[in-house]
Amino acid sequence: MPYRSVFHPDLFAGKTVIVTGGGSGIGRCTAHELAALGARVVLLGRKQDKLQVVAGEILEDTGQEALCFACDIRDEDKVRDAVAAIYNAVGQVDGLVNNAGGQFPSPVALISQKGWETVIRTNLTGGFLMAREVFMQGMNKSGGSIVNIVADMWGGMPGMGHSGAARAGMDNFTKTASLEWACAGVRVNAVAPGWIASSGMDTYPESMQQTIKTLRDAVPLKRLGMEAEVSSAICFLLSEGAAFINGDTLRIDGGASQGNVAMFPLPDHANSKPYDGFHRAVVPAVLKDIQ
Ligand SMILES: CCCCCCC/C=C/C(=O)SCCNC(=O)CCNC(=O)[C@H](O)C(C)(C)COP(=O)(O)OP(=O)(O)OC[C@H]1O[C@@H](n2cnc3c(N)ncnc32)[C@H](O)[C@@H]1OP(=O)(O)O
Ligand SMILES: NC(=O)C1=CN([C@@H]2O[C@H](COP(=O)(O)OP(=O)(O)OC[C@H]3O[C@@H](n4cnc5c(N)ncnc54)[C@H](OP(=O)(O)O)[C@@H]3O)[C@@H](O)[C@H]2O)C=CC1
Repeated sequence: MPYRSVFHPDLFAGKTVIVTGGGSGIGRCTAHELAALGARVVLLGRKQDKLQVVAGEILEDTGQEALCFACDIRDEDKVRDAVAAIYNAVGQVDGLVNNAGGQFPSPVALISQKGWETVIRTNLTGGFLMAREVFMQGMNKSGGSIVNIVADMWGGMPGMGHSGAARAGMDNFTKTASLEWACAGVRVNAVAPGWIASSGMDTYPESMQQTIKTLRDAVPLKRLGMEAEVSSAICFLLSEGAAFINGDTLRIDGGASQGNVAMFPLPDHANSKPYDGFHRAVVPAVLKDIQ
């Protein structure tokens, strides 16, 4: 299905953007939107066949030829070689979407060292390696924009100890890189998705799917996010429209991280006056508890 975008169709004309994890989910959606906006897209992931399928869809939908590079972002040598091959093929890289990642939900007490390191290397080290190589092999001279995908779990999240630690690290890396690379004309920002109904989420076990349904009800907008709602934010941050945004992290979570929705139930506007009952009942009770 062709991807509709809120942006002007020439937004990325003449630009080349690498999307890691471009073979599925949010990465695939972002690659489609970038191509629809005129970008030459480079898809990177571990499985060439998955990437080729997405490249075929992009060609059909937009007429743009996407390039595919198989690479495990946890392997320093492979990342260096893949980025060199990309620069060889395209000459200049204007954007990097550091999207590849994932985890297996597990209580921290049950995570093996190998499992911990797998998730840290996937979600932190891999993003660092990609950003460093793209910067050092050319973006340091041409300028550009990098968007890292982190995750909206700043208050901690049971089952996500390894991944949350990696994303917090990537968030801080975003800020340091934005400071160090600004003088080279490279902006570095991040997006922090909340719960997004992506194809990647479908891989989680049934027990986790039940948890996700419960979490969905705690989102102020009362739904999961959509892949396209993340890709549009990524496109904005990559674009000249965000030319003065650097080192920031944009939350895309339907408001889930604003305040403590578990402690402060949301007012029911349909059935009562705004905040009726909330200020009178909930706030005094909480204040009494903390006095
Ligand atoms: C308010 C909103 C909050 C927002 C919260 C954010 C929620 C985030 C959601 C998402 O990210 S959604 C979708 C992302 N996609 C995935 O997570 C894909 C599924 N996951 C994976 O494919 C893997 O977990 C991986 C880490 C991304 C890649 O693993 P890889 O294929 O390289 O690992 P393996 O070789 O299979 O395993 C290596 C090592 O890791 C441990 N391990 C892996 N899987 C499990 C598991 N299911 N249970 C326990 N341990 C696991 C294990 O030590 C493996 O070693 P061996 O056992 O093979 O020796
Ligand atoms: N969906 C959600 O609710 C949220 C997702 N996120 C994050 O957003 C990103 C996209 O997630 P989503 O689209 O949902 O999930 P997907 O699982 O569909 O996408 C993850 C992609 O990363 C690639 N990948 C994983 N490990 C590596 C590796 N070592 N080297 C190269 N590529 C790799 C995978 O491809 P392959 O296996 O072929 O290599 C896959 O295409 C991930 O980082 C995810 O953790 C963050 C917050 C919430």
